[in-house]
Amino acid sequence: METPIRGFSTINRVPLADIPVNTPPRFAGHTSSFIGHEKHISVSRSKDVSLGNKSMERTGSSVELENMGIFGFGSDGIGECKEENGLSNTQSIKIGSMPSEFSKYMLSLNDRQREAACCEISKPLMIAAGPGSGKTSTMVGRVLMLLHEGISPSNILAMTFTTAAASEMRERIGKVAGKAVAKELTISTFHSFSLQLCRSYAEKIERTSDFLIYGHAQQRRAVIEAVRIFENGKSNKKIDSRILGEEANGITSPQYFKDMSKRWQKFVTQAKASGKTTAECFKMGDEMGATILGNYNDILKSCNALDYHDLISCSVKLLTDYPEVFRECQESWKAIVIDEFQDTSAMQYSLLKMLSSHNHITIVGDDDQSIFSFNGADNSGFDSFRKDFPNYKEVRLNKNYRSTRYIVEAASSVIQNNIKRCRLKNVDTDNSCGSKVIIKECHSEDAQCSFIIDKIFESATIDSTAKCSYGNIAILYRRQVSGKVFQTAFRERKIPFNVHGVAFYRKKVVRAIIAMLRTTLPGCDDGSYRRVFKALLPSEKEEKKRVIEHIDKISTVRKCSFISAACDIFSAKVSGTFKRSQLTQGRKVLITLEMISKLVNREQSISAVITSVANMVPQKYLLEQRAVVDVDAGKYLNEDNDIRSVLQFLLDDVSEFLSTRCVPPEREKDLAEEKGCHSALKAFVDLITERETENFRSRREDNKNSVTLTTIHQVVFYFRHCLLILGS
Ligand SMILES: Nc1ncnc2c1ncn2[C@@H]1O[C@H](COP(=O)(O)OP(=O)(O)OP(=O)(O)O)[C@@H](O)[C@H]1O
Repeated sequence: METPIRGFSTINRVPLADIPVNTPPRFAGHTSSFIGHEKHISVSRSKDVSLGNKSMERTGSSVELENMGIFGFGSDGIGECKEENGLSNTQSIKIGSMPSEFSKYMLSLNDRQREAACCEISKPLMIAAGPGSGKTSTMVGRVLMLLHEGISPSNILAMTFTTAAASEMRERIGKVAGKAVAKELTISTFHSFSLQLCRSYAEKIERTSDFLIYGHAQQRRAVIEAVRIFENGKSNKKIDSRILGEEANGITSPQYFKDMSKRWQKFVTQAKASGKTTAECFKMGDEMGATILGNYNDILKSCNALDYHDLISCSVKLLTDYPEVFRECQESWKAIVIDEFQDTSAMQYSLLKMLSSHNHITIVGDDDQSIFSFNGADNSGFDSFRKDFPNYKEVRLNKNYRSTRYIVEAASSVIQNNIKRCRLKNVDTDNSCGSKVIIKECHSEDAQCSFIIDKIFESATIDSTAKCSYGNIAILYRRQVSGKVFQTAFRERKIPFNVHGVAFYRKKVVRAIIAMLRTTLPGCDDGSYRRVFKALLPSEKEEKKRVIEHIDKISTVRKCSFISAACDIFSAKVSGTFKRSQLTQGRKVLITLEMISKLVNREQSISAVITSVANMVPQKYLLEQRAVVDVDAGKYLNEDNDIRSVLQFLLDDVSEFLSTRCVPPEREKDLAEEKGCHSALKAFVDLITERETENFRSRREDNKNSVTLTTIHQVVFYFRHCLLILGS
């Protein structure tokens, strides 16, 4: 007889052993007004998860967890006398001497949170905590304590993993300490901190300060090239069939290099994340690995580029090899607070260790929440911290304020199976039970989509009595691109939805392509031309801005459109401020626009037009996209910044558009005779514009009754009654 796990209402059960240990339990979202409202979570997985009943052997009730006796006192946290109000004597004195806003904040924390926040600032502090247990709240308290102890806000460095987390922290600190103080703090992601350091000392790492950052696609190309150089070098010698095996036959085919590059990209990523050098690879007898890694590094150097791992490793190098850089950092950052410590890679940890040699370090993390394990992160970071900062204090936060009891218990049951856990944690909550969690295995994307749509209709019906609506449902997926399937299905089933985050049609690249297409249509607005110039001018951002501002100025003075002002300026009809090179660049943009217009006049297929236009977007503009560091199993979460994926999605839209397009009978003859694809293109651009508006309408109050589609990584600020989480 099967015994269900508490908190799970199982439709098709997934063996717990089959759930990856790092399955993220980070379904979050928080404002205090929402505490405890979470009702229902479904986790849907694709077919690679097999069925079974092994999961039923385990139970994870809170009573059992409590009996495990894990309590959150640090190495020196036990034994201090508590007063009636829960404060220790030292805490009372410290809090009593704080400004009233600070002390009010400290008193709003629970005992453990306050114990952590108020701990001696000279002590390295480890705050181990689960989701929704108030980590951010505690970290805010810790920063207040640092400020109170006299550390200037400009000398405090807080590291977070996402820019969203950085702004949330700044905002929360600002509410207590004031906006001006919060503004002075450096709250940064690891990568933007390292980027700044590397740019400041670029010559020391053999780059110029305007070096490029290679994302996934560029990295892949560099790896292909590194493999090709390796093979070329070898082709002069005898081919080593032991290494190449049967691949030796098709050695020159592009497919061969593509396949090889996938494998080697993983190798290069892992080697870089762990700080492995070519010399170390050689030493371990991996000659091929060493050569490819060496080739890859040389390619990046010759292209004046760094990848995301380089940013961290070069920062470590700067601090290690250049005492003046180290000194400057020590003077600048007198206290360091690190959020999501569980996600730090070995390299990032080395960086932290160097930055924190003054011991003023606070790490906050959850060993059960490692969602960046691919990034070289592992739990040993906590152990390394204990070893490297021996007089550390550890505080464990174990009360979940956010989720219902069923969710807390279900999550704990799953997490218990994580053999890599540092220490067992006894998570508890005072919140109500809520609804049970459902796990459903789906065998295809379509089945997954249908299941979710049924669930949405079901919960919207059930909950309508409880005044619940589409607005309380969120669908989370790993990669933005997965959201498109739902957008199509929801549109068909008339389910209102909104896309949270940088939605596809709002991507800079997509907007640039659409703007380029729009310039061929009558009545194109100045905004589209402005966007086209931004995308096509090859100069640096600041210079582009100046050029565009100048065109705007001329267009205002002459009371003409942006494009006519641009034509006059670049054909030198307006005497002007531009250098010859700028005039040439501007003329090139105008020539490109003319080419696009000719293409639309002669080409009948809008797919062909879009493909050509997408390929006109300069590589440099694509690289200008915001840095993305979230990689998952070797894939970048927003890899659709890669022009090929963007193009693929637009072409899918074209197919869908053509298959559903209705042409009034009276227009059919005209369209058949039309040269080029003006009409179809116009209808397509209108459709895309409408979709973009539709996706973002939830930002307006009157449209909050719609299902939210978003990635797991963007969900932090969101909270819904019903979460449907896709495993695939
Ligand atoms: N001591 C407390 N008393 C009441 N509510 C609290 C307390 N601490 C935190 N909360 C509430 O719990 C929720 C989660 O807090 P917070 O965002 O600080 O947690 P977190 O651990 O950082 O979350 P995450 O899992 O996203 O990392 C917030 O709504 C917060 O107001």
